[in-house]
Amino acid sequence: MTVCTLLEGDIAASWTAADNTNIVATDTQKQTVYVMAKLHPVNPPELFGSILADHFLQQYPHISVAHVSIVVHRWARMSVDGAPHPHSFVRDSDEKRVVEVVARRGQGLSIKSGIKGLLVLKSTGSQFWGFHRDEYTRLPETWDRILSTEVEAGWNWRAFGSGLEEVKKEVESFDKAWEDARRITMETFAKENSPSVQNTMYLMSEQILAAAPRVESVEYTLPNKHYFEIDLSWFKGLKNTGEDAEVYAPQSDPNGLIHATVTRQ
Ligand SMILES: O=c1[nH]c(=O)c2nn[nH]c2[nH]1
Repeated sequence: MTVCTLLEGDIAASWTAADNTNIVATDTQKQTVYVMAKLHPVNPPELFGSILADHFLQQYPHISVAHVSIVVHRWARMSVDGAPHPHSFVRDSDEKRVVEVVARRGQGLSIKSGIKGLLVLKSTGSQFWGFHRDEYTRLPETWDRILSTEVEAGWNWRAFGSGLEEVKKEVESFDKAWEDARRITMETFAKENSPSVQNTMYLMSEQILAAAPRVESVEYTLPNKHYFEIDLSWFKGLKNTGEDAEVYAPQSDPNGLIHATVTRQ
């Protein structure tokens, strides 16, 4: 896990008057994370983030807001000789599980969960036609294209106004929501003959809201990672465009970027 803690409170004088009296040193915050990781569960990350954020308000009366963000890195258990290895793991993807917790004194906790870096691609089952055309439009319509994106998804939980105890009561929901969101994202991406990135991300969001009653809104940010066919007709008339296209060039940039926030009615 990569943990980031940021504190707000009666500490402006350290900036404006070089008075360090109220600074909770970054090293103190770092040591706190180590101690709390030893004393408390670190999973689900929503719980660990809430324990940390709540601690900073309990420990320091002059701190009014604590921000804790957590990135969980993947370690998949290795399979060796056809069996799960007891103590060996592999980083099988750059995909991350992410959590942002904010504790505000007297207002409880807010939690946002999410996924980042889930890189997916489909070789067909994606279309884009019927969009607005004018003198600036060059993009041809397509009924069959490669679709690839690096998924950034987030879901916002209804506020935990009573604080840490309320989070603890909901603890079973966090892993389930992450598993559901990840499954829904990949299944919808794969199964839908997508008419657009926009519609596909909306269908994903609707299903996540249905699967997690305490989630109030879902956000997706999806870059359209383009793969362009390569005209090879210069080489002895070799056909590699349209329905003959097989060799494609991935485009680093620029790429389309599409964002949506879907909120429960
Ligand atoms: O799915 C898509 N949505 C868009 O808005 C877009 N713009 N260019 N290609 C696109 N594909």
